[in-house]
Amino acid sequence: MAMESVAFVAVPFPAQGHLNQLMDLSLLAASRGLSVHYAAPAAHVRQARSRVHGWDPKAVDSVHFHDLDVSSFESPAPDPTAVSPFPSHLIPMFEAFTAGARAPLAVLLASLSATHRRVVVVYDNINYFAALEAARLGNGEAYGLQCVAMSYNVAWLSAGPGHQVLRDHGLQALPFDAPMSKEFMEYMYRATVEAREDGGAARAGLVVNTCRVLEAEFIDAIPEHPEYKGQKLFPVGPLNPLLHDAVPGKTRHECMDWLDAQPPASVLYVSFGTTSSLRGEQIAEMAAALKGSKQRFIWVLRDADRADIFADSGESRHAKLPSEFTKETEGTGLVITGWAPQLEILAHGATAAFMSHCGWNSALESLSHGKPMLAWPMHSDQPWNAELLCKYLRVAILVRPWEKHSEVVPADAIQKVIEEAMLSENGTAVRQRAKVLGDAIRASMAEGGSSRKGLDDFIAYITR
Ligand SMILES: O=c1ccn([C@@H]2O[C@H](COP(=O)(O)OP(=O)(O)O[C@H]3O[C@H](CO)[C@@H](O)[C@H](O)[C@H]3O)[C@@H](O)[C@H]2O)c(=O)[nH]1
Repeated sequence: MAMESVAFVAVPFPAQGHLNQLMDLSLLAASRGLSVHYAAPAAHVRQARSRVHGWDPKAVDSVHFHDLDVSSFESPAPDPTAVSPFPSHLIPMFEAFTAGARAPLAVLLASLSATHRRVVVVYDNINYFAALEAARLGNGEAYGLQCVAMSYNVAWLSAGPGHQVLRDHGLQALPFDAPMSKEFMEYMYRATVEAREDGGAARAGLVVNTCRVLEAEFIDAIPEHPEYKGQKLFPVGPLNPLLHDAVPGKTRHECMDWLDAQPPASVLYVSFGTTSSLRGEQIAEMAAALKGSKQRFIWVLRDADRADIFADSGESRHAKLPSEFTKETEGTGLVITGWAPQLEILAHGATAAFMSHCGWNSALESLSHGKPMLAWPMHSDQPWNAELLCKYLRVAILVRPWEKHSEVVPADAIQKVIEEAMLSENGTAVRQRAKVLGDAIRASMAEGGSSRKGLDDFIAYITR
């Protein structure tokens, strides 16, 4: 058998906001001619494939998919009434994944190692076991993919007095564990024991889904930290595709026809990602705010994903609200209770702004299409992202600080922020800044731009 050059093996963390990033990076690597493999539990391979956005569906055929056989896991519905907004219902699946994925991954890597000159494992930073398995091969090397903002590391590595960059800009970081659940912190602690033990020695470098236009000062602050000394750093983001026109070969969601009929920059897009669920009272206040603001909107009203999204019957607890609310807001707005084509909505000229929980994907997708945000952080890195977006980049307006996560935000407070974003002078300035930033991000992805160079350097290095 002829020896192939380099095998690129993606090992994502099994949650949507992570699966998609390694999928996008895999598709980019495949488009550069690499032999690309994507390995995850069967349900998550299926999930990642079914939700690819912004790519020609045929591109997915260029990747080899591998099901990692992990033991079965519970897939409960999220609990919107839980005290902590963190998606704790996913933790049993995370545990099953970390415990079970390593052995089948080792088998896959051994077979690729025998047929390739080099095996490059690109693993989600949480999955350090993949770096250790790569290190066991004679011809393996591993790179972590950081799926969150680079500034997030700067913020919490230097918790306490705070890093100079934070002080220079008057930015505040919460303690790392505050917006997480205790169970998740314990899980993370266990999942990263080996990384702490070997000081990250099994990792050759870090690929980061960010861009110098957004975070240059923070990217430059990282190499000085002992945890990252001597590591190669490749800022390659945003990994999400940048849309100009309709994606070829893709059936359009009906909301896109509605958007086509709206005036330019007139629609507020509202969505809280795949790991948050609103309490019933909060949904009522949101509906009243949207109606009261008289602004056009698309509201994605769905609960957090289950551990296995295919275990969901598809029956939404929200089905009732839309029928009443839709009548009252007919012509002005749309409620989507299924999966929305977020990237296409954000790229559309009729979309003005994005009310979001500030997941890092949502932030990158919004900004790379020049759209400002209304920040409503729920958990994890989102409070930090809101700080970065509102105070550092000044392309977002805060709806409510994370500290008030246990309170229901009343309709009039939400409506005030919607009106500020859509109608006020400050809103116009924020929109203008987002547009300028969007242009700069897109330039960084084009020939001669910094993120394009980051990707070129990464591909050149792993295929050297
Ligand atoms: O109807 C929908 C809902 C979501 N999305 C997509 O799903 C992704 C959601 O990602 P993100 O905005 O980052 O939110 P989460 O799903 O909450 O992501 C998790 O992962 C991110 C990356 O680590 C973190 O920044 C978040 O805090 C964490 O909650 C994005 O690509 C969206 O475009 C859709 O396309 N349609």
